[in-house]
Amino acid sequence: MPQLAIAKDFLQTYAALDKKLRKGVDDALDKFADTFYAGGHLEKLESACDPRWRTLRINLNHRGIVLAPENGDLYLLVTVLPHNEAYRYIRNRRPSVNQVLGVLEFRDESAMHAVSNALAPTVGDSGGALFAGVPDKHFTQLGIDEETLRIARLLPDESHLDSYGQSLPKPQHDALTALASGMTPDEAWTQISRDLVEKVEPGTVDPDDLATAIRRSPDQAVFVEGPEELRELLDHPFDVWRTFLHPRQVRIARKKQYSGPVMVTGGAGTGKTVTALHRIAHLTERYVDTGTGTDGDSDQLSLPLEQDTAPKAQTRAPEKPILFTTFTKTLDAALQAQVNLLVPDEERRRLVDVRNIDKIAYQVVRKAHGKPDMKFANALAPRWDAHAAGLDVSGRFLLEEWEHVVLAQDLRTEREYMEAGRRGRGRANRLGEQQKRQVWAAILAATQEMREHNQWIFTSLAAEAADLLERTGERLYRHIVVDESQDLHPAKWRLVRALVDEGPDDLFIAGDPHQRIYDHHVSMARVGVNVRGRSHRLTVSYRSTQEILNWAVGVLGTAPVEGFDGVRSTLQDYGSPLHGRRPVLRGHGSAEEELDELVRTVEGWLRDGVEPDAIGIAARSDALVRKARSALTEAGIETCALAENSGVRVGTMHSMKGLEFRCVAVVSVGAEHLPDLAHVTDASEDAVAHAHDLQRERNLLFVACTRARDSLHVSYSGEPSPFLPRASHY
Ligand SMILES: Nc1ncnc2c1ncn2[C@@H]1O[C@H](COP(=O)(O)OP(=O)(O)OP(=O)(O)O)[C@@H](O)[C@H]1O
Repeated sequence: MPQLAIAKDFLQTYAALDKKLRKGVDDALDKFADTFYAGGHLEKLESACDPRWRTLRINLNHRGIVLAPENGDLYLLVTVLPHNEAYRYIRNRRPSVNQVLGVLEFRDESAMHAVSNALAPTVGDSGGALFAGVPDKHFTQLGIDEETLRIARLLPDESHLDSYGQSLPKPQHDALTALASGMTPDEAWTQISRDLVEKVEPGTVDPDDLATAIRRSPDQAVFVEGPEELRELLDHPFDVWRTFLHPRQVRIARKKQYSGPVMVTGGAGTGKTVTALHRIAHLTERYVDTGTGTDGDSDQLSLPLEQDTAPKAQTRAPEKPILFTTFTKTLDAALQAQVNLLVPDEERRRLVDVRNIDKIAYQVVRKAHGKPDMKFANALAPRWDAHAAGLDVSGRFLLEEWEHVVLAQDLRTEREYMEAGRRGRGRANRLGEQQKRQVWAAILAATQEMREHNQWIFTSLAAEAADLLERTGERLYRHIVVDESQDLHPAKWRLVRALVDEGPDDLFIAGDPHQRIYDHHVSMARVGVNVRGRSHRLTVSYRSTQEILNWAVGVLGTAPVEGFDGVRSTLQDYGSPLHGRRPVLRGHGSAEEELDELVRTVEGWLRDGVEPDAIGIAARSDALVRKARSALTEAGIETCALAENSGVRVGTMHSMKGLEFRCVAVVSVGAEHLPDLAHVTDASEDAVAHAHDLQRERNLLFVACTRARDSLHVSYSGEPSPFLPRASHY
């Protein structure tokens, strides 16, 4: 029975077509679907360089390109092109199966021919020097075929190899790049084979078996179950992440079972959230009745926190739901929307509960103690001042000591408190023994008072919820997937741990220490989460261009970054296949001039057709956000908060976390505002805390800048922030 597959390029070219043309493609595909098994409506051309190429007539001017092996067992929709380009494409482009990796590859034969012709005359001078002395067998071992080898032998240097990247089959170009960088053949093999979704036995690759090659190339082409699934994909052509994953993402997300918690790290935009979403989809598949009968275990799924809305699943449902959680409530809606897109099947979707961790804590505590009275630190400080009276510290100091030492380390006794470490707690490190005892007593008294009034901050709420669950042994979820984990306070980690039984597939955690914007360094071991042997790192950014990444990584500085569990985290290999304009950095004489420039920049983006809600503006503080917003509003540009989409979206750098925009302007990045010294411990008080705080401010700027897909504009007035590279003034 023939199979239908779709190439990533097809979906991307389809997304770029205008509405009328898309409709033409839809009609042509419908007709094709009617005669799918007979391969009707496809045209075979003599001029094609491979006998398997076919074209599909869309209209007078456009053709779909289809790969259809002679035995009729597969149709791969490759791309859509204007008539002439389509014919040029199939005249020059040859599909093949990489002989050692077994993955799908395409080569541009005419471009390769041109490269050979251009290089051949230079051989004999310095030509051919790049791989001089490398025996042919090393190339063969790495899947480099004769045609590519002929070119490799002509290459004078690495820059020539780089510039021919588009012409050579990609897996072979990767292998040559690895060899050219000085790797031994074994090292190069480790590099190019590390992402294979399927291990290939040497000598077993069938060069004609495109179907198997597609299975091994999930980032390039995937099978669709039939016309309905194809329709589903075409309805969301911009969401390529739903279908095409990097092989490493596939391996992580679709692994049958993990024996315990698993951690996925990676720089901004490397697809951690996408991988987490696919893990969720994968987990739900386990419990769905595929129509072949259930195993009789059809407990109804009930969300334990909202009994009244318990959905009625007709599946082999887990006895408890799957939780997808983060620390920010603003992300709930976006994550739920992504789950809805990825898991269109309602029965499977009902197994998933998207809920931020504070909300869960609230519901657990409410069940035990009645409606919690939530307080922010600002509101509590005056009451805590009373407890600090006579202690030579402020109420705010006590509150911070409570949150960042007592709750963070789960300290229960005076003795534990006296012995606790206080890294980064500045002044607290210098408290004398007697003073510490007094501080402990004051914290106890203040927290006792808060308990009596059922008053909580979100951190103490999480700690209480974790305690309650530990005490009863009740576990509310079957599996938990955590995103943006780098900013979870240890008390919230303890809550996560207490929500699910330890065991296979209990926790799937995604995070990036380079985006840590709150001061929560967590010892995973102390919160009972052991990911040893189960951590993975993603390195390909699918969001920002390489130009934006290069710039943004620069603002992080050079200080080593502490990863989870104190292990140093690195951005090695972090990069993007996307290229575009370099970020713009502008300095101005005054804040007014800067805002005028912001207005002009945003007007330019809008004129270029960028949707208003695909533009994000960020600043360090609420006050600066208000200024930027009113400048835009005065200029007649509709604006809204980051969580909305009724105009250009404006917010603080903190709230940019997890979001994504086509164009981003980060404003007021002057020395006056960044670092925000109100949030930086004085170096004379605690040098370590000072360095941490500065790094956190750098991370904030990094987070804001890496929200940009295509364009990034950074500006300041007066002196530039010390985190910025040198600016071009005007
Ligand atoms: N395999 C893929 N193919 C194409 N696009 C992808 C792929 N994986 C992720 N993306 C896209 O890349 C962008 C970033 O993905 P995602 O939000 O998952 O990254 P992240 O690592 O969680 O980022 P951050 O840490 O900055 O929040 C999104 O637009 C997503 O749709």
